[in-house]
Amino acid sequence: MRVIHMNGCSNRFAIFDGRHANAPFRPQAEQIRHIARPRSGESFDQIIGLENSERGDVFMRIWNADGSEVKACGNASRCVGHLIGKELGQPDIKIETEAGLLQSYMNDDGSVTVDMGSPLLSWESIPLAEKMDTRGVDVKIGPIDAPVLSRPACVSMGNPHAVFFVDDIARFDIPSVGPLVEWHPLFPEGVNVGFAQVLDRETIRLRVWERGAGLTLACGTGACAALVCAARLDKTERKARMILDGGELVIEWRESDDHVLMTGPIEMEAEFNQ
Ligand SMILES: N[C@@H](CCC[C@H](N)C(=O)O)C(=O)O
Repeated sequence: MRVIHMNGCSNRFAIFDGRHANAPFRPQAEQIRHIARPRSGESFDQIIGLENSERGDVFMRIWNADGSEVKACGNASRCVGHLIGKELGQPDIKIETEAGLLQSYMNDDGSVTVDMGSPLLSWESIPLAEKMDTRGVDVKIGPIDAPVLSRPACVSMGNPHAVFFVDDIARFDIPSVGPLVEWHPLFPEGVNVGFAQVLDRETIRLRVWERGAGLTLACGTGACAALVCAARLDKTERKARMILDGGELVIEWRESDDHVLMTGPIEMEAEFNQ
């Protein structure tokens, strides 16, 4: 099987192209953990399996480094958009995922844009364990009378996100705080946890503790989630530059059709047969 190592904004993926294999690529959770976080050597944030698709140009299956299968991964969608676009010799392709059909475009400057569709804003669709206003939910971290973090905004981009808006992102030890929110009882399916500092109405500094993968250098759906939450709370415009540890993404929540567009760099690292 062809295996491709790629990154989107330094979010790292091992992509297993199972489209021509005799049997589909359906590894056990244990195998995924072994590939993603080997005892020695390079590690990956997600493992991606490519399959043939009836509805799109390719079907993309996604596993987190901990072995859990999930429905959406923004940066991997941009990597797959580049890979299949190059293969088919056309800039725009359709990628089928468990969360729906995504359109991707290769831009002239080498960046890739993916249309992530409409964000889901209701408490049931995230999902939350109980009815709540998703612009600020009842989660507090720290001493009960003086929480250090509270009231994250929530959205689903095909996967669940909670975003804390903070004044100074450098103050937070994300590997200590992230896991407390990731499996908070309010999130029955767990949650990706964003820490966003609004620098101005068109720029956000963002770090994301990813469900099932931990602190990554960039999270594409996390960037979409932070922009949607910021715009909903009127902290930013509907288009902003997101500064992540691994690079920058531009996110636009288009007014005309409610779709969220994500644009940023991708990189081919290695390719081999296994
Ligand atoms: N790296 C991703 C998100 C991957 C899935 C996420 N950890 C989840 O569990 O939902 C991205 O670029 O969006």
